[in-house]
Amino acid sequence: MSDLLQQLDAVLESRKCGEDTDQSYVASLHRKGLNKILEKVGEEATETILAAKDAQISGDNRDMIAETADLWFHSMVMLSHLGADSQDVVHELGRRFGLSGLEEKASRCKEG
Ligand SMILES: N=c1c2ncn([C@@H]3O[C@H](COP(=O)(O)OP(=O)(O)OP(=O)(O)O)[C@@H](O)[C@H]3O)c2ncn1[C@@H]1O[C@H](COP(=O)(O)O)[C@@H](O)[C@H]1O
Repeated sequence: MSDLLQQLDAVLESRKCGEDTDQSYVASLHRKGLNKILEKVGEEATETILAAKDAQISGDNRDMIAETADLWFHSMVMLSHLGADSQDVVHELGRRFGLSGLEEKASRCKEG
């Protein structure tokens, strides 16, 4: 899983320079800039929510999975555009692994 994300990170990074924007969707997003990328992230987040609500009713998860893939993909383009990548997110999830969300929230309150 992490291998696939790393391979995709490398492709997204390579699309930042020199790729033909007519041939590459990712190059066209990088070229259009952060606002366009964020617009797509927002759109895909909304579509994921709607698909999850539909899945709850129909019991069919396929659209929800496809929309979540779109959301992850566009989030990865956002990370790449700003010089981060999926491994930074995997690292952060690893740091949190095994730490209860409630414990983590409590430790934040103490720090603050
Ligand atoms: N995983 C993806 C991926 N997921 C979704 N998409 C594209 O995301 C686009 C936006 O989805 P939408 O549902 O919003 O479709 P749309 O209405 O046509 O989009 P807009 O015109 O509104 O921007 C579609 O064109 C999808 O094809 C992706 N495009 C590329 N990748 C990966 O990125 C790699 C590099 O892609 P290119 O840069 O295009 O070569 C590919 O090899 C894939 O591995």
